[in-house]
Amino acid sequence: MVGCPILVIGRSGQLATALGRSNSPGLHCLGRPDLDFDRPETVDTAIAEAAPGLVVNAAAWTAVDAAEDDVAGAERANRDGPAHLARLCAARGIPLIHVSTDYVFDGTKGAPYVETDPTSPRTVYGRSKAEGEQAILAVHDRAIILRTAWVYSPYGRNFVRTMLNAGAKNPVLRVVGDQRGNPTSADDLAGAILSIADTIARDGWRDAFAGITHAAGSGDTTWHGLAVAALQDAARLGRPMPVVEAITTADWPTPAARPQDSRLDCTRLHDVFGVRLPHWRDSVARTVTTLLANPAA
Ligand SMILES: NC(=O)C1=CN([C@@H]2O[C@H](COP(=O)(O)OP(=O)(O)OC[C@H]3O[C@@H](n4cnc5c(N)ncnc54)[C@H](OP(=O)(O)O)[C@@H]3O)[C@@H](O)[C@H]2O)C=CC1
Ligand SMILES: Cc1cn([C@H]2C[C@H](O)[C@@H](COP(=O)(O)OP(=O)(O)O[C@H]3O[C@@H](C)C(=O)[C@@H](O)[C@H]3O)O2)c(=O)[nH]c1=O
Repeated sequence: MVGCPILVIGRSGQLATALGRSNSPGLHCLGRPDLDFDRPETVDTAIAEAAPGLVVNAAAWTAVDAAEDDVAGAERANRDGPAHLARLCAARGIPLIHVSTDYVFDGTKGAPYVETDPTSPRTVYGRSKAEGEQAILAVHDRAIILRTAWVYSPYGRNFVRTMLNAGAKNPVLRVVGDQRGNPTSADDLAGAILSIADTIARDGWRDAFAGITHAAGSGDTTWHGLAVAALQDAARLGRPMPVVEAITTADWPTPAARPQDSRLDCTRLHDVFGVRLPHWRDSVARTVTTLLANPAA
């Protein structure tokens, strides 16, 4: 496996972009149309041609509300495509790192979720991701599933960018303050994935790696807390600071019901892989600095 390329799937996305920008040697990033879970034959061709030593699947249907209206599309991207990929990887003995979400939980536990807690998704997106996890684990015994949460970055569409754009245009923003989770920098998650890849390349595969591991930013907050933090960082860099009103979930109706409290306990990530992600507050500051320096990234 040492010296073999790492195939990253989902090239245009936040996480794959972060991985690609790490300049790690041996990374090969593919996305649509070359590798499209809606066309399984493209997955066969990509695996055959890339001959990777490790695959990282960072592709997914991530439009949470839109998934409610296209169940089949979400299932293809989040369950059937990843399952097909896992079967191909299993047949060739290629370890697979797949990324999943805190939205597999309903958010009613009242404490951080551990990997063994039962899933109970409230949305089509969450259900398709939970079924994807199980479909992968059923066919591949060298699959690492990293459940992350609330991903933001200087690349692509995400909540932090949305808040900075909204704050530049509006004197008052309204943001839900009763949903809690772990904001996660795509750059930090990419670093964790590359560290895991290094461990596998250096020491070989260990059975303890397999299965689900939670991998989110340290610390937690609400969407309101995240918005205020990002906007305060922007204000320090010269942007106007809007008023950010904390509202309830009922005040911001959405087609898909988000979990109330989907905090993830990431102890296993440290115990098994020796990795801990930085605190969300520090990483938001870094991301806002990059975003304001290069708003089109
Ligand atoms: N964003 C978040 O807040 C969170 C994300 N996650 C998980 O982290 C992972 C990475 O997310 P993130 O980087 O934010 O995702 P993005 O939404 O930024 O990117 C998704 C990528 O998946 C690709 N894609 C979508 N559908 C298909 C398909 N049918 N076949 C092939 N590629 C497809 C997109 O391609 P195209 O550009 O062509 O549409 C895009 O490259 C995902 O597994 C996601 O579920 C987990 C928790 C939070
Ligand atoms: C834009 C906006 C959103 N909100 C609310 C709506 C929602 O409850 C919450 C988050 O909004 P978003 O729709 O941006 O985020 P959402 O799409 O729910 O984010 C999720 O994406 C998927 C892919 C995941 O896997 C999750 O971990 C999570 O990151 O904030 C406001 O209150 N005010 C606003 O101005």
